[in-house]
Amino acid sequence: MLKQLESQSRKLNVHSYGISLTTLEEVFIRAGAQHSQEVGRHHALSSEVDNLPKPTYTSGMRLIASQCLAMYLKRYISMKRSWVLWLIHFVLPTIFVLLIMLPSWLIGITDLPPMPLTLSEYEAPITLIEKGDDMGGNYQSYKRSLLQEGYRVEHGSIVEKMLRLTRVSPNIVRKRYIVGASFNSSEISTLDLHRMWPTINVWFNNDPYHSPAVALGVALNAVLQKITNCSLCSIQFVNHPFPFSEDTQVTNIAKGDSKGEQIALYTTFAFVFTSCFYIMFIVRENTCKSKHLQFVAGTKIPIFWLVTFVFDFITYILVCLLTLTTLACFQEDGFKTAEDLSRFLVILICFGWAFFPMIYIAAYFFKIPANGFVWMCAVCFCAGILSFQIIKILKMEDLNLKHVTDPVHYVMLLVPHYSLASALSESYITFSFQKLCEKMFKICAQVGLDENDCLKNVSWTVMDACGNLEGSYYKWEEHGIGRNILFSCIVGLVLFLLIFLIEYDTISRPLKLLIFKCKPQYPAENSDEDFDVAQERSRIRNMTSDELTSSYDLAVKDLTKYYKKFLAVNGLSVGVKRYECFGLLGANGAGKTTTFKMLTGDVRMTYGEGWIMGYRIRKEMRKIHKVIGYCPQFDALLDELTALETIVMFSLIKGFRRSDASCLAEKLADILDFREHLNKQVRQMSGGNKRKLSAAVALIGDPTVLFFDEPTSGMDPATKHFFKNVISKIRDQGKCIILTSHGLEECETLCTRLAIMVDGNFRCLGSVQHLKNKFARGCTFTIKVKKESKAVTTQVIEKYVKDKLPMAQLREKHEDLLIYSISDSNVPWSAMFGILEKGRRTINEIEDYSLGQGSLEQFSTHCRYFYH
Ligand SMILES: Nc1ncnc2c1ncn2[C@@H]1O[C@H](COP(=O)(O)OP(=O)(O)OP(=O)(O)O)[C@@H](O)[C@H]1O
Repeated sequence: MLKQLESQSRKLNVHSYGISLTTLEEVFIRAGAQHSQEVGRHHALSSEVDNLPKPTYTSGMRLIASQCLAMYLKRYISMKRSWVLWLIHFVLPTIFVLLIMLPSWLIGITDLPPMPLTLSEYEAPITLIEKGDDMGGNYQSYKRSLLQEGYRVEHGSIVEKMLRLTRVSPNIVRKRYIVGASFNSSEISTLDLHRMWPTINVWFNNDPYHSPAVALGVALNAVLQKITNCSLCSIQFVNHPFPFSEDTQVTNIAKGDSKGEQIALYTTFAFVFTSCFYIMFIVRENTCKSKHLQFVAGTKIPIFWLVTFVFDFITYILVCLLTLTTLACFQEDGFKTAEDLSRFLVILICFGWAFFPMIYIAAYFFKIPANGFVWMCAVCFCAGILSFQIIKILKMEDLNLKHVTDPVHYVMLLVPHYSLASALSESYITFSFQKLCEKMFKICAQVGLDENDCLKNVSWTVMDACGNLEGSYYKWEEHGIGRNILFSCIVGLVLFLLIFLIEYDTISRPLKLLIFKCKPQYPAENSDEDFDVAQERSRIRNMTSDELTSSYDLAVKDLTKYYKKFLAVNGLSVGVKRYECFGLLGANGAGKTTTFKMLTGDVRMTYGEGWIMGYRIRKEMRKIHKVIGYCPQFDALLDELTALETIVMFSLIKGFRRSDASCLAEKLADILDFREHLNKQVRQMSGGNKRKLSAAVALIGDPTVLFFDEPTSGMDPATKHFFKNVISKIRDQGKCIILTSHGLEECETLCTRLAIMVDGNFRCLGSVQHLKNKFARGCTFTIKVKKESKAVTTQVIEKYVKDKLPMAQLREKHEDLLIYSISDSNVPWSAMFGILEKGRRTINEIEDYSLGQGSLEQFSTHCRYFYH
């Protein structure tokens, strides 16, 4: 057959032909009956590629509404699927409020309670008794009164015993020896009369409070019981604290010595966790590159951030309302009326406005969501609560540091958590002042004094607190929350502006330009550049930008990327047209993904220029996003969404109607063979199916230029085969495809041109056949030796090959396998087959043989171009 093909090649108009071996991949595809059915099915399905729909809206309000819906769905579904985490988030501040409120509410304490002055207030007290001459006979009564209450008594000389015990065990003395009494007599002189009177010396331990009064009370009751001869009679002594004077109350309130102050502090503490919780989703979306993919799909930056903020803010308001409702249930002063609670809500809303952009900016600095949460909690706790407490202590009048604390306080108001703690505290202080002053004015009114006269009769501190109550809550001065509200509003506004400056590259672009001007980084010279690469470069360099954009869908000129000093991509120049699939091959770390990142706007190029569909990469990335589809190397998907929801989300971003989006999802799932996984959450999908989903996302909206970064990694051979069919179909529709892959087989079948990258450089460039002719000429044949044959017999085979095909080189020799290569491409296939077939018939030891053209894979494996 081969002989005939060669002899009649002119007649058949065959220029050249090649032979390739059946690969294991093909064996795999044809192995199972099920798969063979799928082959047919997929051949039919791939025709659907032709009919992929285009978006309904490409601009205007409908597109904006569609993108808003996509952003909302993404957040809502993620929240629904991680409901346990969100439930904790919702109830956490409520739990904190319950923790502060419940104990005092259950006990019902309001003010300091009266305290009975008896020994029962102390733990296991021991009473010392020194009998002496006991002239009055009170000793027995004293002792009995103590014993009948169950207290322990000890006898002896009080002075000696106390001195000894204090030396031996001072702690026991301090805690348990509270009172004592010695019963003697002493001479008392009145006028000329000298008489001996019974005396009771009462002893007390001066460590515990109230011990003198208790000691006296015990002794007096002993005397009472003796005189009345009634062992059950007693006088009850009670310490009942005076209410605080207005002066003290004002000082205490200002010091923050109140329950309202505790509520303010605990609430701020709870809201540290609440606010930092929001960083987790943002970090995850950043790190898995889903955010980048959403932008590549065409999400407008303001819509992305607006919906993110509105969604977060609504959930935050729900948390606030739940907290306030709980607080309202306890009817605590300062937190019970509608006015109190709405003021609380205003403070929380201002806090939310300031902290959300702060959290969004912080998210840029973290790679792991949990790390972001923990770090931000620590930072907010220190910068908010701790600093508030420290400044409060430093503000105390005795320290005389007002000149330092006032400016520091102003600066710290820029920190949302500090501002929240301070606003809640100040608001409660103002409330307490109002309550106190109203009470005072009422008392004054009862004695006919108006407010001014009333204030004349109080101290400066009280006058200061009560004389300035007009518009008190929202005032700018001390104890008003005007400053806090204004500072929070400004901080929120500035931080949101900063987010937009970051997203639109407004800060980093001029900064990088300045750095480049000061320290320019150019592509490195490459002395041993391949002829084809050099030719393509000079062709691209000699074309103007207009020529480049009119000739190519994608063109790059000297595309270079430095990561600090490391040159990741070095001066790539190439142009790719419609109907072309350009392959980027290279070892790990060659710079393929970095090239993709530059082309899709994930990182900025250090040097060079590029155009996609006529738009400049450096300046018009937003426009470029409308015409490209991107399948990144690692699946940039949100784990909680199902495959269907993911496609619907990206379809809505592109401007499909919701009903069309579901149909499109099904169609793409059919084309890429993951229909049965369409309703699985991404986290439950296998690696290969995730790749298919990523590829499906890239195909949404029928983009003109498609980037596939290792799209088939993790796919099984059959799926790879179908995927290649789909890509070929897409390419033949007039799309421009850029593809990276480690599977050279794949590039051989898919790519119309390819380049092999080494250390950021193109090492060779051209069509597959061109590269094969250039680098992988000739053929390879493999001879399988029969198992029972000895080493000697391979020598017979080797001798036969040497005699008949002297140009063949033995590449590899295994126990039962000999691999030869022939670089001379002039030997006809028929001649080689003839020689090998004759050998198989004459030499008994040859079990089998195979013959095929050298593949790119063999070229790349063996030549130094690919592996350094
Ligand atoms: N953010 C970064 N900072 C510093 N160096 C980086 C960064 N990203 C990539 N690099 C380096 O740039 C080089 C090219 O990386 P790139 O990811 O483009 O390789 P690749 O060809 O895509 O590799 P692979 O086939 O493994 O995906 C590597 O040496 C890598 O370590």
